[in-house]
Amino acid sequence: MTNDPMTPPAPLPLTILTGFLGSGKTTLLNRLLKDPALQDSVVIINEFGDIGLDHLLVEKVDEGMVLLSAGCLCCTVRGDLIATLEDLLRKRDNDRILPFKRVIIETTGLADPAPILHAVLYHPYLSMRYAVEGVVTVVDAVNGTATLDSHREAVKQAAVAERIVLSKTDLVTDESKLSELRERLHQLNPGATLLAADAPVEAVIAGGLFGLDGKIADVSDWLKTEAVEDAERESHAHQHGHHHHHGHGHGHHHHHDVNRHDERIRAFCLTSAQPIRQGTLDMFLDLLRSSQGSKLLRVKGLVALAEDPEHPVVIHGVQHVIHVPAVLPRWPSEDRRSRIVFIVDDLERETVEKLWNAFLGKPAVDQPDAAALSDNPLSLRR
Ligand SMILES: Nc1nc2c(ncn2[C@@H]2O[C@H](COP(=O)(O)OP(=O)(O)OP(=O)(O)O)[C@@H](O)[C@H]2O)c(=O)[nH]1
Repeated sequence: MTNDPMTPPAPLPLTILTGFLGSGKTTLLNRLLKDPALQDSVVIINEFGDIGLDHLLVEKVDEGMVLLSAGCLCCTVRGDLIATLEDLLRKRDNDRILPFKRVIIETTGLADPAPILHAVLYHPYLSMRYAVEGVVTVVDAVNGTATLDSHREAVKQAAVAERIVLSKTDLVTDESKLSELRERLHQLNPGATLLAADAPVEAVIAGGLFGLDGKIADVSDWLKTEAVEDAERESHAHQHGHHHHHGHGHGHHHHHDVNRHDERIRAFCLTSAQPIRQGTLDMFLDLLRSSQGSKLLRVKGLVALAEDPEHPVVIHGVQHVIHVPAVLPRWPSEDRRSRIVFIVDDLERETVEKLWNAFLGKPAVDQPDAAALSDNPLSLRR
């Protein structure tokens, strides 16, 4: 018998690409996907928040991409991830899709990698069909230290990695800060290979399977904890006969996932149908950054500029850094509204929205308009 059902085919390599919000995962992924070696890859992207933009910003948008949105892989969407991975195998086995050679999962920046790893490594079927060819974690050289100080997810992401890609070193002028960060990453994960943002594709992708060797003891503890939580979740699901689907920031009271993410972290999206003047956008972002920087975990948007509405501008903010915007050659979809997604820590939507409306000149009671903000002779911003 040639097709012995007892002998499963060789496992397919699966890469988990993680890294805190705005660290540079999508940038790295776009570069990786241009390489011929990764032509036959399926990419699973997960977005935090109801209105995602990532799928519009990843350059390879075709049937080789699956989007899991409106939740975070590590908790609410974990079942969807398992179902997606199973579905991909089924389609591949039945020749309903091209025989992809690799799966790359890009997690949200807030993802705890332990439950994702656990889901794939210990699933009775998936573990036979996929080989986790490592966790690749992107660490932002500018915000890395502050992020490790305040976000446990970021620590876990760095500690479980086979390869750590240090991004944005070009923006760091203080060499000693960089060596401190490198040393800290080494303490957190002595066995990981530290790579530069422009490292060759093979070094990033094909650097060996996931394993516990060279990792701090916490890593195996985290995975064990997941095994316990998994068992609990199973019995909970049985009792209730259904799965819970809570979005983050929407009263996340599922008792198993409490503390998975901080309740203060929320995502929201502001839109505008009317194009925005470049100067207005710059002022809005600058004022927001200078007043709320550390609370702005991520700002990501597609904006129609009044000066050139045919070419949307992609804006990226990460904590105190507003990156140089990119201009797209065309709108990625029919929707031409400006959309800015905010992921904030302990910041009210209202605060940001008021400022946005003021800059856009949207009238509201008890709120200064854009002219008042920029023309006020007493304003520092003149
Ligand atoms: N200067 C510089 N900018 C970078 C580098 N890597 C990423 N960026 C910029 O950082 C911003 C965020 O990058 P993304 O690739 O979108 O980050 P991400 O991790 O996918 O973001 P989320 O999915 O929102 O968590 C963008 O403006 C990138 O151009 C780098 O090595 N150097």
